[in-house]
Amino acid sequence: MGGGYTTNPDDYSLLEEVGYGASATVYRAIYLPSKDIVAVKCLDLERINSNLDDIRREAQTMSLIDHPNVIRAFCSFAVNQNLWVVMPFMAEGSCLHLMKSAYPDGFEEAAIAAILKETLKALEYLHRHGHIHRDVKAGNILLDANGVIKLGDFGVSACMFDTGDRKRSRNTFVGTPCWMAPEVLQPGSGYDFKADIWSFGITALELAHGHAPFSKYPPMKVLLMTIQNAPPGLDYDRDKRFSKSFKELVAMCLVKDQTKRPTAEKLLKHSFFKQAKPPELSVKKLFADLPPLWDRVKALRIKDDAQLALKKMPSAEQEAISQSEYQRGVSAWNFDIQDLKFKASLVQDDDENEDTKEDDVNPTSSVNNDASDSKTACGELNSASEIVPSDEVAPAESLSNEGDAPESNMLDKGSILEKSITKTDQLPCTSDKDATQAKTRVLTGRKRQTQSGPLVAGVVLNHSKSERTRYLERSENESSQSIDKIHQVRKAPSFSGPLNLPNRASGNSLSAPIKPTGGYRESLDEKSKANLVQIKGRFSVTSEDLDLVKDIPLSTVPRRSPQDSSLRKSASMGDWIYDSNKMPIPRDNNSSSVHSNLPASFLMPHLQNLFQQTSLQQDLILNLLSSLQTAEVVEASQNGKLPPLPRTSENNGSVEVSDRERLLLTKVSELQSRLTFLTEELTAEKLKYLQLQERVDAITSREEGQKGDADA
Ligand SMILES: Nc1ncnc2c1ncn2[C@@H]1O[C@H](COP(=O)(O)OP(=O)(O)OP(=O)(O)O)[C@@H](O)[C@H]1O
Repeated sequence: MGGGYTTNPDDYSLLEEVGYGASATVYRAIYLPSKDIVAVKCLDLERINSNLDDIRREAQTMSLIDHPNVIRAFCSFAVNQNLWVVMPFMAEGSCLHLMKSAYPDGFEEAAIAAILKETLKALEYLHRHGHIHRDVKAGNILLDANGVIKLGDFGVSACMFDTGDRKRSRNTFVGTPCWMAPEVLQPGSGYDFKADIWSFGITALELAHGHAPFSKYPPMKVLLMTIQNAPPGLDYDRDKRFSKSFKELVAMCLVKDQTKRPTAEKLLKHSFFKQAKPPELSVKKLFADLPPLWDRVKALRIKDDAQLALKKMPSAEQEAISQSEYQRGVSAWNFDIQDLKFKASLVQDDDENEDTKEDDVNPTSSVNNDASDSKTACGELNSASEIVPSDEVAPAESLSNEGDAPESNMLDKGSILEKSITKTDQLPCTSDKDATQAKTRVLTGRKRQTQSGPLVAGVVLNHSKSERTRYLERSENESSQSIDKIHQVRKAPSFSGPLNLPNRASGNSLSAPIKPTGGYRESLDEKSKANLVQIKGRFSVTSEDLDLVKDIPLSTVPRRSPQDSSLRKSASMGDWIYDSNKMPIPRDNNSSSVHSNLPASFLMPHLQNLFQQTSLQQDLILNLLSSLQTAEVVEASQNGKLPPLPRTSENNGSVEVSDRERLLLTKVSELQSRLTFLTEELTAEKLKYLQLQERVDAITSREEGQKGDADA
């Protein structure tokens, strides 16, 4: 396809490596027939949680794109286990690499304004054409030698108007956690192009500081912080250098309620961009005195690798991998759950406290964000809990002074405060990222063993009032103290822990609640709104969802093992991906008619039964989740429910502690497997329920039609 470039790999001579990410290495290359310099992005298909068709489609989309601020693919083709995407060479690489090489504390405001404005133009174009980029970040903002700015990397973009499987997969977890909007991180809540606006806001902070907020934390922790903490902003002393309009722009983008975020079109009219100079003036000088891109990238690679080489201890090595990946800002769209848990354990408390002051909490968030923001799509997060820095105690009383929130709301707030990640179990890191320096032209696949599993950590679950009250009483500080205690006992940093779960829930799903009148519904584009069938609790059932369910004849929804499930977990983060290959498809559209002749009265008891089962299973899952919380394990231990930690005078208890930890870890692993299994079952039940409901609706409307005909 396109652009006068052939799809014959022999026509390309790959030169230096000019970039690398989670799934790809990018080379400067010569297109031999014309001697054009191009960039060839070699995507390692084995590392991509997506099938070849999806990626091809993505590349095709890229090739259709025609905007000066969006990178266009000239062509793409498969080479062994790789997909090569040929695109214009952007001689100065990404903003991320530029910052890493020369501006570790970020750019000056004039350059930021130019970069953001061009990026926004790209987003406005993409959104207008129905695309969600889904991976807006400095690493994907590319610069050429003239200061021209283009948004690249459609690795994870989705088409909003697409009606096929890709649209369904919008409920999956792809992207890079630091930049991801809260609604994207909460399975099931649904998101749209406004997710890009959030990422755009995070990118603005990244350009201002040299790194994204929370970037030093492992993905799982970032995920929790994004969901639970106040949106980050430009509110610290170090941000005094920035103008009011820049701060305001960032605050407008980083509103948790997606419906309250402005569109790209609107943002372009913001006063911040009025005085933005053309990028040739403000951006070009950023790289005037720097060595060529490939030398910079090489230096960065060497730095990364040196970091790894320095640390020979297994745990330290893991830490280095974790840190370097995050510092490089790679995408984490192929998460390995075990790996995440492990990495979540690697951040030292000291770091945490320090970073908490800087990144985690936005002291003026309650000002920056619309008050109603706190009660919408993001798990009813609230300003009261959000504005309390996690390193300052937030006593229950102070919450109740926060204003006029009703009591129930306050209880939710309290429960949300229970938010630390514990770091107490030891799970093997299954990732084999080795940061190899091999500059192979054809990338060899580095298999990541990904484990399916629900994103239980990000789940916001329902608790009884007493439980919630208990959580309210247990301040965030207390919980972090208990974690500190664990750490005092446990010295080995390689021991990671079950992720502590936010303790709030609603009755019927593992995802955050969506207000029936707000959140997702309001943010749906017109087309999606038209498709909206109903909102049940937090479930927004669209006709597309029903399409999905339609494909599954009731009798063929088996109780299945996780392995052969046609609904597989996204390797990323616990959302369900529909695997059309495994899902039985009815031969004809009339296959449901057998069932649809059943009277509603016959179906109702079944529906009720299913509903009951679902609730029971949810309770069970809830219990399992609770038992996964290390804080509670510790508490129990202190209450004497678990055998006390043995100590000897010689080893001060360290050997026994390890044994005990292993024991607990085994238990945690078991529970997690059970949880995964139960979650699958639950989803199967939900699908059945939806299918039945659809049929009831069909019967009802047919009956009504018949009645109408009879009346007529
Ligand atoms: N056309 C290009 N010209 C020059 N450099 C490029 C080009 N495209 C990408 N790069 C460089 O390569 C890096 C990695 O590319 P890209 O982001 O597409 O890969 P990825 O594996 O999808 O990365 P990520 O993990 O960030 O999503 C970019 O950050 C950028 O520095």
